[in-house]
Amino acid sequence: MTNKIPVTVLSGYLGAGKTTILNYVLQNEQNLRVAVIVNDMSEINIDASLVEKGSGISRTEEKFVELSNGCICCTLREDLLIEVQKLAERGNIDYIVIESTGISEPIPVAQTFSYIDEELGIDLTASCTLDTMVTVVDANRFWTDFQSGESLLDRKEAVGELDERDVADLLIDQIEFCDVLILNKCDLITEEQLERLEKVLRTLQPEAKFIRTTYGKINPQEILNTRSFDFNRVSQSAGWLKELETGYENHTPETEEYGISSFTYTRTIPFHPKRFKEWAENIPIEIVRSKGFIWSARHNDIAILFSQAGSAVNISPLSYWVAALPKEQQQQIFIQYPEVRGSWDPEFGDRKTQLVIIGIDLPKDEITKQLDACLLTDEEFDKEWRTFETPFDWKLR
Ligand SMILES: Nc1nc2c(ncn2[C@@H]2O[C@H](COP(=O)(O)OP(=O)(O)OP(=O)(O)O)[C@@H](O)[C@H]2O)c(=O)[nH]1
Repeated sequence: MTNKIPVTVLSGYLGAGKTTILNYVLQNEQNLRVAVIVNDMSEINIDASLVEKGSGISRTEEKFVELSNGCICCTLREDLLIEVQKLAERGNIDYIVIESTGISEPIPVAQTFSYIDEELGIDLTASCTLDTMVTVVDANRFWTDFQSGESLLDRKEAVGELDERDVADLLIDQIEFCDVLILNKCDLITEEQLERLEKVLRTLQPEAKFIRTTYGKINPQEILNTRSFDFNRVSQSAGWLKELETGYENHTPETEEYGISSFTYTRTIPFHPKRFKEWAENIPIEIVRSKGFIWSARHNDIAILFSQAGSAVNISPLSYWVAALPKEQQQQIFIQYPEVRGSWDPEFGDRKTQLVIIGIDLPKDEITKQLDACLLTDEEFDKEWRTFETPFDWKLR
């Protein structure tokens, strides 16, 4: 069996310190021949002399594709595939490091290494293995960026007019999908601020290894050849998902001294969509992150995904409730996922709201009361739900 080339991907918002870290790693890694791919729209500022002889720097252009469901997904798939393939064929390298642009989401990059691309006929899984997904967080700017309420377009950092992503969403995507999280620029905040930030990030990302750095000074072994990446595990590593799966007993008590906490709001009565949307538009400031599935009376067949990071809120249809599917399909799902049957309601099946709420000094009772006020009243419950006004502009087929 040929040895596969391990690949490290560096993600992190613009200016977080990715290039600084990369330069430091290249300077201090004596024994590996490292090739670097810079997926950057700005000028290369990697010190080329640091890249080992016999390897090199490749450069890819950011690509955006509009997916058929209308959402925009940042992908560098094609260019990246070709560049990595070229490096792999050339041989003579021990390691590949990819520096993503500050506005790219890590999942499409990781997927590049997990699938065979039929169209281009490239199979990176044969020559490379994704070794470590690193996310770099700017310890000094995190709260400013996260709470800015700005989109990439507002900051003129978007790839095009159709790129509607919020800065907070991007930060949360990067934090929730990594196996090493580097908190850089630790020199710019106090130890107490740092500890508090670390605890919040730990709640958002309970599994990754956390490393503090100043000017990217890191032991290269922490991010090269760690063999830590596993697509399924990292996809499941987000704090909200852990909370949803394992509930309250999973909580780390040490976070409570900083007032950081989380809880799951579960109800088997649907929301009135208009009242829920109003709540979402005025989300309590103590909530840092919330995500989960919503049951809306007006959209009774569809599980709705709710995802909030800072002031960025996204509410979108996800899939049919199992209860809305034909009986035959339901039976197949019960066989494949017996747990679905476990919490099956005789009348409403799997329909329910499950929302994980993570925050600082959360007024849990007050938030619960506010959400309960969005549920259908007894009188509304007896009405025709389809006649309720919908506040959402997405179209359902
Ligand atoms: N004070 C301080 N400044 C830092 C630190 N690390 C990096 N910087 C500075 O922060 C700025 C941005 O660093 P880069 O390494 O270019 O950040 P980047 O993530 O590669 O940026 P993009 O390529 O734009 O996404 C530079 O001026 C660095 O010198 C740090 O730990 N402390």
